[in-house]
Amino acid sequence: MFNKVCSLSQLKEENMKADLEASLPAGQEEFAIRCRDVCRSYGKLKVLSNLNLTVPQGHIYGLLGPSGCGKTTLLKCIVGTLKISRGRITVLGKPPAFPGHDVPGKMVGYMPQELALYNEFTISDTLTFFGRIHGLTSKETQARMDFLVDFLDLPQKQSLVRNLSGGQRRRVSLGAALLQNPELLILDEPTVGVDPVLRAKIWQHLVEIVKTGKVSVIITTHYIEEARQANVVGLMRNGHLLAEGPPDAVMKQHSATTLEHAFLQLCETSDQIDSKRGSSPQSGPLENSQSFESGRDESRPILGIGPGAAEEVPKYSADWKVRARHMLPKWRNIAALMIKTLVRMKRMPGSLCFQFLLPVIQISLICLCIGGDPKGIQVAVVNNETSPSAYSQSLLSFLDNASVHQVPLSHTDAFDGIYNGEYWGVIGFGKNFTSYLTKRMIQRQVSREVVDGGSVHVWLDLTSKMQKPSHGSLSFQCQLCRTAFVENKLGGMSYLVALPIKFEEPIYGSLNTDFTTFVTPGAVLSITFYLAVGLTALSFVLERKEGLLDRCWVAGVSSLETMLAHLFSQLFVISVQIILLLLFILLVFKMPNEGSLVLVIILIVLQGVTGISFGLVISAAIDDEQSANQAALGIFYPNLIISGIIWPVECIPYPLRYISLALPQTYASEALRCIMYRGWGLSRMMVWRGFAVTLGWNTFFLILATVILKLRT
Ligand SMILES: Nc1ncnc2c1ncn2[C@@H]1O[C@H](COP(=O)(O)OP(=O)(O)OP(=O)(O)O)[C@@H](O)[C@H]1O
Repeated sequence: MFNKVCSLSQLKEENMKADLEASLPAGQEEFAIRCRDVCRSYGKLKVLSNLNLTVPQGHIYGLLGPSGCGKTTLLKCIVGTLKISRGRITVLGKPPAFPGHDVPGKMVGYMPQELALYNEFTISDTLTFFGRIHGLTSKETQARMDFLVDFLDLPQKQSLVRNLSGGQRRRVSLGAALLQNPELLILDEPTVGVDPVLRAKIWQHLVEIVKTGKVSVIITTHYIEEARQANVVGLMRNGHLLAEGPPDAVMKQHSATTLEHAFLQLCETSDQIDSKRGSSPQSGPLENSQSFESGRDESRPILGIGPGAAEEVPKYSADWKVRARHMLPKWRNIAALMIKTLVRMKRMPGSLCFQFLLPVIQISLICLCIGGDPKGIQVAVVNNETSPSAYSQSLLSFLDNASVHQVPLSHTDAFDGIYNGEYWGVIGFGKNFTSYLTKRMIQRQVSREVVDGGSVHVWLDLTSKMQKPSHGSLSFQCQLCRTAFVENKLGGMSYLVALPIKFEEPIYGSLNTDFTTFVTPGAVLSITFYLAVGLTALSFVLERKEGLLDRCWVAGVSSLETMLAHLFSQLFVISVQIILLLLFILLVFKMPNEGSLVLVIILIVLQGVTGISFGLVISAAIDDEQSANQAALGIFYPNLIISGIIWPVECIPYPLRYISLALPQTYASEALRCIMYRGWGLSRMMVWRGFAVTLGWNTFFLILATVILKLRT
């Protein structure tokens, strides 16, 4: 039975081959696309398995198959956005992405399954953008645009893509693929959501354009019957072709009246043979050895229209000049991408304002809310001395009463208050405080009772964040230290020693230097860095998800050009952010800047560029925006803390300190502090080290992003 099915299949194959050869125009030996033994997997999932497919020049090839059989994957391999694991693909004579070949480029028009359109663009912007990339003059673009708007029945050219219906967007996407009159059209389900009249019109147009013999089309569709208008159909299932031939021949072979029936029969036969082979002890898995058709090698389609298996593998070569030109970025593409970004920014003024103002808001909040002196701290005072001339009264009057609000209370109320969380501390004086303190000052040796009675007693709620003085901030405890004398104990005896410390004019900084001054340079760098990381990662991940990166790539835009264009347009945003940041920190918050403003600006810009490069790494490695956000957020806090931005690196325990020194912002923050507060220049190691580390990270991130992108295609 199995042999019978196979020999029948063989006979039909031969008949169909004769039919196809008869259908080909005389002298038709050119092929637009040729795939030989193509394999492609996603991880362990084998999607394409020894697939052979041939699209003759000047033909429409309808690629049909159930959902998930690998059609889109195959088209992506053909245009070169996905690398094949094995086999060979030639498109218009050379492998995709071969140096000097215009595939990807203007020779191919690609309409991906996703809409892959910029929502903020108008129809006109969309077609102009692709026209620029393909090097069309504005007159040519305009002429094609007028034709396409009319032909595809598109709304007004100035309509925004985001306001179009699903079907209208799909037609705009098709228009973008048809724009430059490419030699090869690769259309992934262009007729989904399109009404039958327009669908017929699109097919009619495809039939028209292939008549010249110069244009070839490969099209996938779920409407199997519409593919009867194709010159050749390929029926695909489980990653390989079940049949390939003219639609009539395929139907004739299976005595079917429709393509759909023919396809169903093919699937049934395939399943039958699969189960036979599965039950046969000699048979292996279908993917690995032979296909169901007459036990032949799977690499042979039912109807081969290309050369046989013995064909020679052509050698392709390009000289070094062509290779070098291929590697070099094209300014035309970079300019087109930059104009695209600027148009999008213009169309999203809210988002642009957010990008400009967010750093200023962040740094203002840091300057206003961090490092200031505490105000209105409630402290209970239990003073058992009643005389107005008592020392306790004088001491209490020395406290900064703007910061500490003294609440005179009885001993019981004060302690109840502190237990109830109403007061941050209790200051207590004994009833003989003045006399005991006098004794301690004039007598060389005093009893423990005198020491105790002549001391200020302080009970603190040490859960308070103000327990430790920090970088000159006037905490409650610090005030007490300033007011009190220093007590020394020597040989069991207590002495009161007043330490005569005089703070001279500092070498660098001022006596009023506070915590905010310490934090600000690092904060400026980290704000610039993280905004750049977030915006870059998000914009690239979204563009990739929406198929925009792939579409631009097929239009001939390289990854390097995409990265450079983003870098240049983001530099504009960073420049405005930095101008606003510096205006605020220098003029509004009066941070000192003793050094060169140019160096300050360059260092901040370079940190922004490092952020962009790191964003590129994230977007190259991660596919969805949620994971990209998590990655950006995940590194934000640890990096902020161990870069010595909030607290000096010298306080970090040793193993972590080594990590800290290797981070992009540790030396850079130090360098910025040295420039701004010490007035140092590039001749100082602490300054050039910050620049060198930043440049090093820049280079590393850019190379890493490029490598990841290369590995992932
Ligand atoms: N990026 C990816 N990672 C992992 N698996 C993928 C990826 N893209 C596609 N696949 C899987 O590969 C198989 C083929 O997908 P493909 O999109 O090529 O099918 P298709 O024939 O175009 O389907 P449809 O007609 O529904 O668009 C599917 O099982 C799909 O789940």
